[in-house]
Amino acid sequence: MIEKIGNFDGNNKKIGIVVAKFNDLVTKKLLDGAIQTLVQNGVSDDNIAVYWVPGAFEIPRITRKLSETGDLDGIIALGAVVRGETSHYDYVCAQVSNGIAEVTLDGNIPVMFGILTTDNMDQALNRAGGKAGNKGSECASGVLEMINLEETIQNN
Ligand SMILES: Nc1c(NC[C@H](O)[C@H](O)[C@H](O)CO)[nH]c(=O)[nH]c1=O
Ligand SMILES: CC(=O)[C@@H](O)COP(=O)(O)O
Repeated sequence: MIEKIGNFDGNNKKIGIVVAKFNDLVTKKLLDGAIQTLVQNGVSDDNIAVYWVPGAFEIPRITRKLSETGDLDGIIALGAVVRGETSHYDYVCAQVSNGIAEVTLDGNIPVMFGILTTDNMDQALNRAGGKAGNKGSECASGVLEMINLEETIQNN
């Protein structure tokens, strides 16, 4: 049996981060967590490109454009969608999840889903460096693991 254990080597990897400005009290913390983890795993600061979009709904469009450039090894999508009074939350969440899923499946590079979808701001903050961890950091580890796994598959 051949088992490939997770490889988080970030050397010479180019990572794009698409992050929503909406709820930036949360998304800035997600971004900080992602960048810190990427750098801790060997990604050069010069190889991290950050793209801010108005809200989570706009993330898939920019993510697809970045994926198509061929300049990146992976993308991290970061956002915080917090339920309000209306059904708008449901439409934003659906667009973002479906859109990112399309890009990561149809494109040539992995895209990590770092979108918090919460009922309130406390839940979001808890997942952006609070007691429930940092989704941005998780996605940073994940994108490096996916890049290296795909390289291994490609080379075997
Ligand atoms: N309510 C939240 C939004 N709403 C804005 C949309 O994402 C979008 O920018 C707007 O509908 C214009 O197309 N965005 C979030 O990221 N988080 C929210 O909680
Ligand atoms: C996720 C949203 O779009 C939501 O925060 C908007 O709030 P509301 O439904 O009260 O307009």
